Amino acid sequence: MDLRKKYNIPSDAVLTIAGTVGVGKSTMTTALANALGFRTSFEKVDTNPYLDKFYADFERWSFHLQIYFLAERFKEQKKIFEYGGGFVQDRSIYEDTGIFAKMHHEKGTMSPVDYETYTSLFDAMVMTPYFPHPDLLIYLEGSFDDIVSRIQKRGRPMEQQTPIDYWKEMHERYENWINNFNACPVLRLNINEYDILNEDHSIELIIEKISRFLHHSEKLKRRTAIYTK
Ligand SMILES: Nc1ncnc2c1ncn2[C@@H]1O[C@H](COP(=O)(O)OP(=O)(O)O)[C@@H](O)[C@H]1O
Ligand SMILES: Nc1ncnc2c1ncn2[C@H]1C[C@H](O)[C@@H](COP(=O)(O)O)O1
Repeated sequence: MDLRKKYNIPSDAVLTIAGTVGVGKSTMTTALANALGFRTSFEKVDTNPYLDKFYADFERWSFHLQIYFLAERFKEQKKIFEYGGGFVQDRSIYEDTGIFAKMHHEKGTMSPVDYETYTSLFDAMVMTPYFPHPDLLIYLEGSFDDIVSRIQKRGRPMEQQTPIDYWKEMHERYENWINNFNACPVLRLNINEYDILNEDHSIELIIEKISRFLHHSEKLKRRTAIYTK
């Protein structure tokens, strides 16, 4: 069954999946893209030349890693644009600056000069009218304990060796960040409300929600356009 057509999801839509490390973004990206017949855009983890070094020494490598992620995400953005949409993206570019760079700067593991250089590059590249924002950001949220047990279960050594306080701080920062995020429409999904790994019907329920949400935001946009004419 073509769920994209059934729920009237535009074939050029761009959906981005956001949420803290281990919450289930990659799993959701794959499941949604399969169900909708969309392409995927994943972040590079296994082939990332800085990630292990970064976890071993935040101070030394945080700037390098941010620049690497920014370049990779920008290339992915270009690819999405060239295909004309129809993508599910694993993690939004907004989290790089709003969560990671900010957190390392505020913890003192990214120097003020590096942070300034990074944010000015980010703003010049991303926060411009020329950068297409996603149609929808799907924010995955869950309890800290559930998320930490997913990080442990997945078993990336550098994440397992990272002190639990790091994940705790990130979890808290994500809550504040999403409550103030307004670059594009947001659909929040609690990880206890679905189980895409074990229940076949789960993904259709999520697509139904996405459809209602997209069409509702379309209506709001049209109404705002009429009022501002
Ligand atoms: N719905 C789910 N139920 C149970 N476990 C899940 C679910 N989604 C993801 N996981 C597991 O949680 C871990 C982290 O998921 P992943 O998709 O890699 O997270 P992220 O991309 O957000 O870091 C993986 O071991 C994955 O199999
Ligand atoms: N911008 C980033 N800065 C630091 N670390 C980052 C950034 N983006 C992703 N990461 C890390 C976090 C995880 O260890 C891996 C992959 O993230 P995941 O949420 O599991 O997809 O990269």
